[in-house]
Amino acid sequence: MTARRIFGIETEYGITCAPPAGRGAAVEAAGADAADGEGAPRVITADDAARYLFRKVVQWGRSSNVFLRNGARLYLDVGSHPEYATAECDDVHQLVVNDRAGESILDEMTEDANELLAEEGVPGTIHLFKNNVDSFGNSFGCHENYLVRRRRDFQAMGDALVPFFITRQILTGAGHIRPRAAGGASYAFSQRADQMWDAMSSATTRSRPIINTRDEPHADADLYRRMHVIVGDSSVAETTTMLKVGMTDLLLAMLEDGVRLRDLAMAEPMRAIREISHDMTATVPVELSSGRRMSALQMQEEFLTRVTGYLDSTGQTAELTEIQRRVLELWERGLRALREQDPSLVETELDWAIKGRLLERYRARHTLALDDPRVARLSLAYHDISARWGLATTLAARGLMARITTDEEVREAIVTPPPSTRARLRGEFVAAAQERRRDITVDWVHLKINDAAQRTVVLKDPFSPTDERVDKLLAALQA
Ligand SMILES: Nc1ncnc2c1ncn2[C@@H]1O[C@H](COP(=O)(O)OP(=O)(O)OP(=O)(O)O)[C@@H](O)[C@H]1O
Ligand SMILES: [Mg+2]
Repeated sequence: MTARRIFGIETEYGITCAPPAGRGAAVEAAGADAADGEGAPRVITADDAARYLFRKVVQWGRSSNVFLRNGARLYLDVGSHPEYATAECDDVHQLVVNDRAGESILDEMTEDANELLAEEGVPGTIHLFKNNVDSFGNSFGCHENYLVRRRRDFQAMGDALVPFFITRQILTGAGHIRPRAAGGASYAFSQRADQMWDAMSSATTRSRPIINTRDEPHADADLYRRMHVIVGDSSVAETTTMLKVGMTDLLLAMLEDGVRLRDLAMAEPMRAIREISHDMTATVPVELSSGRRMSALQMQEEFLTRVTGYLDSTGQTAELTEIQRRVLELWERGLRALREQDPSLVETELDWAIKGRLLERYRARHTLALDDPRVARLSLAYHDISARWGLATTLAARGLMARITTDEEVREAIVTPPPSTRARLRGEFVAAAQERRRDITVDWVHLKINDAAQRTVVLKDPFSPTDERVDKLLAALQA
């Protein structure tokens, strides 16, 4: 096993209210082509839909920014994209389970909101999408958080990560139907690539960097930093999330050990990220700072070789966890699928391939162009989180989308925090406060009782699931 690490995933969801049945799901978000015709009933705006979605949350939490008893944060930011940030996990499998628990929570909220709409006679159905771009061209994100040990050369570590993140999309991209300027459309690896503008920056929205360098570790700042990665596509398939986080974790282990990858720096990163997304062969070379030219495929092969070489030479290979082995195996196989131009090697595991196959079959059956609105709707349905309308449940049931979690694990994670991290303390505190109807304030590091005494505990160690001070706080809450 490599050194223990804290992980968290934040997902912003797309939201829309589709007109009543018969007009196809989620037409608004599917694009102008499919938008309302004359005489169609008016549907509520995304802002209003988000308010319906959060009505119950605001009732019990008195805010649209709350922490849940499973340790996660649920909130509505500006721009009306509901966001779910998983609790701190210390294992990739656990993280995938917690990410899925977030989807289930939001799906249940959507069902409740749709009941409210029906009760109030508002026509339409709210849909939530785990994707990264809506029909108006707005982009929203899926951020990955990795705890790293603080080193003086954080910047150098970031520099080494940039070419990795720029090329990682050939494995972990969600697949994207991209309109072409000359008309028609082509299939690209990533939804997010066209929206990124900076390699590194401390602002997330204005300049949209690959890595956010704002120094906010949510932990002891003398020891740690939080690597806040903005660049990734939201993942639908559990195996894609697993690979996305797992490969990054292994590379970080190597970088934290002082290994550098200066020779792989790119001459023009922001140009490369787009070119690589648009090249489904993954073989078109991009220019490196050294003057050398390498394709995304070659670069990812190089990253994989260096990571496995590092694990071997430090004696860590034999100690890898089962999930880490799966990550390395899928990383290798994903690259082989590209090298041999044979997506069937990963067609149940990597989003771009699962979705690509789905769209191809549908187009062949109905003789449709890639830019046909019906294809856009199917593509969108891939990202619909609804167990009822979304395609993921059906695809998984038919063996067309792999899973690594069980329904039981996910159900458990809706109400229970990860047991091995700080999240456990937060979860217990929130649960106790809810049961006793006590007023508290919580964030990633603070637990506070809002009474005359204003007792507060600061949790600077995200690895620690136990704390005597919290035991006392819980006792005070229950007194
Ligand atoms: N010390 C830590 N190291 C790594 N990840 C952490 C740490 N503490 C918390 N996290 C994770 O980081 C994520 C923080 O989510 P949050 O949405 O609050 O992000 P933020 O970047 O602080 O704020 P915002 O989204 O409002 O800009 C969560 O998924 C959480 O589990
Ligand atoms: Mg966030």
